[in-house]
Order: sequence, then structure tokens, then C-alpha cells
Amino acid sequence: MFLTLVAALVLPTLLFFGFRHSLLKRDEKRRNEQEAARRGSSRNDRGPQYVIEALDSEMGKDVHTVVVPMFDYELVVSRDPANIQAVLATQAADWDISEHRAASWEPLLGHGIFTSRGEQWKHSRTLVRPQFAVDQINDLDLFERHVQQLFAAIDKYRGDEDDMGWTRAFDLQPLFYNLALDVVTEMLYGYSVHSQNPSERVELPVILGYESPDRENIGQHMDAGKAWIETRGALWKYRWLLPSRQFAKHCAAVHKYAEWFVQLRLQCGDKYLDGLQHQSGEANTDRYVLLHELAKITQDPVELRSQTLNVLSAGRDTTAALLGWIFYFLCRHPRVWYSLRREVLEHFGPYAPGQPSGIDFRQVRDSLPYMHAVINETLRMAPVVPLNDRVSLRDTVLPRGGGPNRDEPIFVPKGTQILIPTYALAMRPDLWGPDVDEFRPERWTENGGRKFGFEFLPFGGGVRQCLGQQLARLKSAYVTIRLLQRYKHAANAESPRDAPMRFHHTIENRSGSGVQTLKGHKLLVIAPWKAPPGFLEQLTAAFPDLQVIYHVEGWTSTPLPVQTVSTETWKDVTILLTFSTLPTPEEAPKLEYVQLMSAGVNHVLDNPVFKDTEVTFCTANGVHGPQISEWIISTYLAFEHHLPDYLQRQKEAHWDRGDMLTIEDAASKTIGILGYGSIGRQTARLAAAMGMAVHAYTLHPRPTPESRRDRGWTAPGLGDPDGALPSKWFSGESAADLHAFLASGLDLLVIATPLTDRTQHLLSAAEFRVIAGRKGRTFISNIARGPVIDTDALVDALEGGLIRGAALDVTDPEPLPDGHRLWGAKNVIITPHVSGASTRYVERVLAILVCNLGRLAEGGELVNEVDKKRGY
Ligand code: HEM
Repeated sequence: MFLTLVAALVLPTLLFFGFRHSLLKRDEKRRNEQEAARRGSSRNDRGPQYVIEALDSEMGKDVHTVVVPMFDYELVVSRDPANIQAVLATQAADWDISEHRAASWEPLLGHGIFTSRGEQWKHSRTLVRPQFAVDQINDLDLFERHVQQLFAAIDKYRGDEDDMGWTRAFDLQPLFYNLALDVVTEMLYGYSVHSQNPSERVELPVILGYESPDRENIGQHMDAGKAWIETRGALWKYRWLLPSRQFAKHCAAVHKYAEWFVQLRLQCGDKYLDGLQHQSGEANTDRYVLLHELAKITQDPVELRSQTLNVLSAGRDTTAALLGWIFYFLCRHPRVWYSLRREVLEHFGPYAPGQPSGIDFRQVRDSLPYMHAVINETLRMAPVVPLNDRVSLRDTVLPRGGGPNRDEPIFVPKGTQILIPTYALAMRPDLWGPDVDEFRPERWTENGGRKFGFEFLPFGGGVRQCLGQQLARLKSAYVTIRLLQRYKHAANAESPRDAPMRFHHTIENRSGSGVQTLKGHKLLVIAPWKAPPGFLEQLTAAFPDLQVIYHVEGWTSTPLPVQTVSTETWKDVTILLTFSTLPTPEEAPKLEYVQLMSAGVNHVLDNPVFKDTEVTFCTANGVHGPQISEWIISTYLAFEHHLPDYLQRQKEAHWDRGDMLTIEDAASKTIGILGYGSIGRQTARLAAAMGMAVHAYTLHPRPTPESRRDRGWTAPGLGDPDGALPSKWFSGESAADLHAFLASGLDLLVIATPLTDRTQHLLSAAEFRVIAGRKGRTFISNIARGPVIDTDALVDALEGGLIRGAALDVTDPEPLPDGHRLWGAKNVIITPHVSGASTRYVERVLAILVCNLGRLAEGGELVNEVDKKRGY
């Protein structure tokens, strides 16, 4: 059993980094597991705690080293300090990083200290080590400038302080990522990307043949590249299975960024940093800049790019994650916050705006024992890099873990991989005491202070120990000091059930959904159904500050009198979920956002709240995709498989195989989708699964991958989010454009375009003549609106054999009157406008609401927002 568990664990997390971390204690963890099980996710459970539990429960709490047979090799997992010391230090010559780590990271970072092995690694370490000499890392002025930008970013949340002086709740972690990126780019290239404050960016000179570096997006490219490395790394030597065009795109963007500075350095020589001084006047051009110094040793542009990118990658996320975790714990342990703040204020006094910090590097290093205890305890509980690995270069021996008592040496053949779960090491009660689960910085200071060896390895150990350790500790301490000087309190503002931590190459204190607070907001739901069981509780858990009023009102497509909701209730409603009931602008003066339960907006276009106010309206676009696409495909298949005939014969209790030789299947046929929105995209997904080619038609051209993307809401795992399914894409406003699409060999033509002046009778006699060029092979499915097709022309086409048949959920007129000629037309399936019905409708509408509440809380763009000018 254990072996299966570890096998399941190891593949997804095999390479160096890659554990998602959960710091929650047992009961909280259980809740998270239930939640993960509910979501059908097992990957979330495979965090560092999983290793501990797998070892403890399957092998015993006293077993610290195990050999796990994998498919075609054996893997050693060890949380024994003696073995780890041997691997990293005393027998380091027998071990190196695995070639898979190197191969996974190289496309993004190139050959550098982080990715290289053997002699090449030694060469890299010699090159970059001087950057980390004490004199180079104690540039507190540099940190201070970026800390000031951090304060400015925090100040943006101060606008609506409450009576107690609290700012609006916000997520510190992204701000730490910006800070870390800004600092490290300045240290490496001399020029900061200033992600915290783009207006600080110095103007860069033009280099012929090189695009200016994309300072705006470099962080995102780096993140996205690393995310690909994780995914590909999880496949280990089978990573080639994962197609990687996107990965290549991000790697190219990261390379381009570094290459530009390399070129500037090579062209300017010693004057590289002069431009900076002239343009900003702020920077110290005497300081050590890695690229500048490396270029004195090598002029190889690829080496310069790779070495700097390796350090950029090692230095940015790790420090940002550490800072995030420090404040994660401080906000949850006010006692520690106050003790630490006391220590800081005793040494440096409170924050003095506009004054230099006056903080000296040596003071930070030598006079703040509690600060270092807090950093160590944070790194013990959240070791940022929770997993390391090595591969044996020759047959060798590990000191412990073999024999009947597992205390004898173990033979390790050449090529064996060892996983070192640093997190599991720091969570061993026999090494750390029974309170190992507690965040207790005092464990580092009591009894004369704790010394540590290979049972505490947040920065690795031995020959490849982290070069940035002192820098990371100093920077984290400095930023923490400045924040504690400036702010008296900080509180945890996450919901009672902390959002899941993000799975990334470092364990990050990123909730993934940020701090969700809708303080001061009042949501009114006016729905024709009762709230589904548990929904309101979940809403409160996710948005504890949100006031919710749920009002059940009869089903109607025309507005009900507003009086059904009291004037008192309307007064401070800020968010409204409704089909059609709307207040007047005067009745709900605080209204900010209306979430409609319908995909269309026609019924509210003339309402004063829509027309005359700034209130944001969002549609329920996306709720119909699954059921309507199923209707399209099922009616098409029913027709092709003659089901209407067979059902009729069944009613007559008559066994007759009928015209079975004319039954056609869908494989290799072509579906044309007129209007490639959420319904069209899900239909394309189903059709593609049956082996059909997809032709899409949109009003506006979609020439780039970006333009093909679906911007609306789609249920997870459905639709065609990237617009990747169509093999041909048609567009245009003219009849000729439309005819080109209709003549493209369609077996099934789906009408999924909204009804507008332009689309009225879009398909008329002329279009049926074009379609007839297919010799009556095309089947038409209309789920849009009846008037998009000219009914008389349609009946003529059916009767005249210009088309193979039609499935109509909408007609013109509607309801279709008794005796109308369409009822009796040849080869037609008619349903009374029901394709949008589904028992899951409510669930999806509420999912859109919750999605948008989250975005509102984070200040992000809402999904399905109506363009009021266009009216959709
Ligand atoms: C909290 C912050 C940090 C943590 C937890 C951390 C952790 C680590 C660990 C565990 C390793 C060893 C990898 C191995 O054994 O294969 C490592 C290596 C390294 N780190 Fe850090 N690191 C941090 C910050 C930094 C910073 C700020 C820099 C530089 C700006 C940096 C530069 C490096 C480099 C260059 C290596 C490669 C050393 C080698 O392979 O010879 N690190 N780091």
C-alpha cells in the first residue's frame, strides 16, 4: 500500500520543487481533504504532510528511510539527517542533481548554477558566488527604496479605513512578489522592473535589432514558465508527452528580457550603468550588479543570460514566499506579532515618515534574536523549498536505514534517486519535541538557543547550499522590521476556511483567491426558487462580510412590481441577482452590480437602471452551453439514426427495421457553427469528440490565438476556452462572407447567433440556394431565435430537398400556431423552445455569481459584463 501511495506521490512531485504545502493542523487538514474529495481532486492531498502520513501510517513513526520500487527504477525517500548529511555534504562526490531537474528547467533558464551538474556547476558557482559576499548584499538603501514602494501599494487600501484605523483587507503576498522581483532585477541587471510602481521605470535606450524588454509582463512569463516546468516535471522522463507551445512562448519572452540587458552591457561595456544614473539620478552605480561583473569574465551572451536567469529564478519566489509566510503566521499569532514588534521598536523606534531608516546591516544580523527565531520557525513550518533530490553517480552507501532494525548502512546502486523531504524532517516530533505542530519561535531562543544541523535544511546543505541564504534572511528581516515599525497591528482577514494554497514550485502563501472581503456590501437575491441546500452557508463562509438577503418571487419574464421588495431593503443593496426585477435608480442608490440570471439582456435594455446609471450588468452567458449543445447533438443524431421513425413504430408495437441502410454516423463529417459563443464552443467540443471537423463563423475576424479565446464564463472543463477546436474560422459582415462559410462543405449547420437587426432573416432563399450546392446534404439546427431564419424559405428548402432536414427549438412565429405549414414539413424535428432547460441551471447561475463576487472582492474585472453601448 505504501508503495502505491508513494508512487502516486512521487510522480507528480518528483523534481526538486513541487510540493503544495498545507500548514493546517489535523482537523483543519481533514476538512480540506473532504473539500478536495468533494472537488474530485486528489493532487491537493499530496503535500508534504502526505509524505509524513504515508511514512508514519504505512511504515511506522520510527522509519525514516524507505526504498520504493517505481516502474523501472528504485527511489529512496529519507528523512534521516545522517543520510541527508551524507548525500549533501560528506559523500557529496557520489551524488548530483538529477538530469531530469536539469532538463526540465533548462528551456527556461538555460545552463546555469541551478540547472548544471558536475564541472559545469562548479564553474557556475565560482562565477556567481561573489554576488553574495557580505559587502554586496548589505545594500539596505536598495531595499528601502523598494519598501517605500510597498508602503505606497499598501496605502492604496487605506482610503476607506474604518473607525479603528484598519485598512480595507487585502492580500500581502502579491505585493511581496512584486517587491522581490523589483529588488532582484535591480541586483542582477542594475535596472529594476519596478512592478510596484511602473512610473519609476527609467527610460531605456534603443538597441538596434532588439525589442525593448517587456518589464510589464516578465514576472508573469516567469510564473507561467515555472508552472509549465512543474507540470512537465511531474511527468518526469515522460515530460515530452506534454505539448509545450505555450511553454516555449514563455521561455522565449523570459530570454528576450534578459538578452536585452546582456546586449546593452556588451555594447556599453564599463559605461553600462551610466545610463541609469543619468536618467534616474537615484541609483548607486558603484554597487555590485551581477550582469555587469560577469561580463568582465565572459562575453558569451548565452552564458550571461543563463547565469543571471538562474539566480533570478532562485532568488525571487523564494524570498517572496518566505515573507508571505512570515506574515501569515504573524497575523495568526498576535502574541508573536507584539513580541517581535517590541524587539523592533526597542532597537529602531517607530517609523518616521520621510526619514532614512538608520538601520545598519550588522544590527539586523546581530541584535534581533526574536526576529531570527521568527524567520527560522517560519522556515521550519513552511520551508518554502520543501523537497530536494539527488541521484547517485556511482554505487554507494547510505549510513542508515538498512538491516532488521533499520540502523545499518544501505547499499545504493548507481543511478538511484533520493528524495529529501525537508518539510518531513522539520516535523519529526523526536527531533523537535511534541509541540512540533505549533508555531512557537521561542523554541529557537530558549535554553541558550537551538543549534541545528541536517535536521533543518530550508536552504539546503553541503556543497550546493543556497548562496542567497544571508541575502534572503537579511531582506526578509529588513522588510519585516519596516512593516512592524509602520503598522501596529495586522489581522488575518481570510475566510474561516482558508482558501487552498497554490501549488507552485515553491510553497507559497498564495490563497489563489486572495483575501475575499466584501465588507459593506449587501447582496439581494430575487429568485423564483429557494436557495439550494448549503448555498447560503457556503456564501457566508467564502465572504464573511457580505450581507445576504434571499427573496423568493414567482417565475416571470416580465418585471414584477418592485414593491415586492421593501423600500427599506433596497436602500443599501449593492449587488443584485435577478431575472428581471429591477429597482428604480432612486430606490437603490448604492447598487453597483446586477447579475442577471438570463444570458440575454433585451428585457432590461430600456430600464433606467440599465440605461441611465453606471451600474455594471453581467449576464448568465455560459449557463446554457451544456444542455443546448446536448440538444443540438441529440436531435442531429436522432435524425441521422431515424429515431423519430423507430419511436413511432414502437408506439405501434411494430418491429420494422425500416430504411436502416441509409443511417449515417457523424465521424469525419463537418459541423459549421454560426456564432461561436459559449453554446457554439461546447457544441464544437461534443462534435469534435465524435470525430467531426469544426468550422466556426464569427462576426469579427479572430486572427490571433488571443482573439480566439473565450472571455465569458464557462463551466470548468467544458467549451473551447482557447478557441482551438475549429479547423477553419470564417468571419465578416457581408452576404459573400456568410456564403463562403455556408459553402464550406457543412453536414450540420448550427445557428447560434443572437437575434439583432443584422441577423433577422440571415438565412433566406439565397442562402438556402448556396447550401443546396451541397446537394441537399446539410442538416440545419436552430437554437438561436426563430426570425434568424426566414420560415417560408426554410419550408421550401425542406420540401424541395435543398437541405437534408432541420431541428428547430425556436420558430417564427413562436409559439408555432396549430396548423402552421412548418409543423408538417418534411424531415423536421420541432421542440417548443426548451433546449435551454436543465436542472443544473440554478447551480450554474450561482457559480457565475460567486465567481463575480470573488472578482469584485479582489477588484478584478467581472465576467460576462454587458457592454452597455452595444447592448450585449
Ligand atoms: C527564503 C529564501 C530562500 C530559500 C528557502 C532558498 C533555498 C534554496 C535551497 C534549498 C537551495 C539548494 C538547492 C539544492 O540543494 O539543490 C538553494 C540554492 C540556491 N539558491 Fe536559494 N533560497 C532562498 C533565497 C535565495 C536568494 C535570495 C538567492 C539569490 C538571489 C538564492 C540563490 C540560490 C542559488 C544561486 C542556489 C544554487 C546553489 C548551487 O546549486 O550551488 N536563493 N536555495
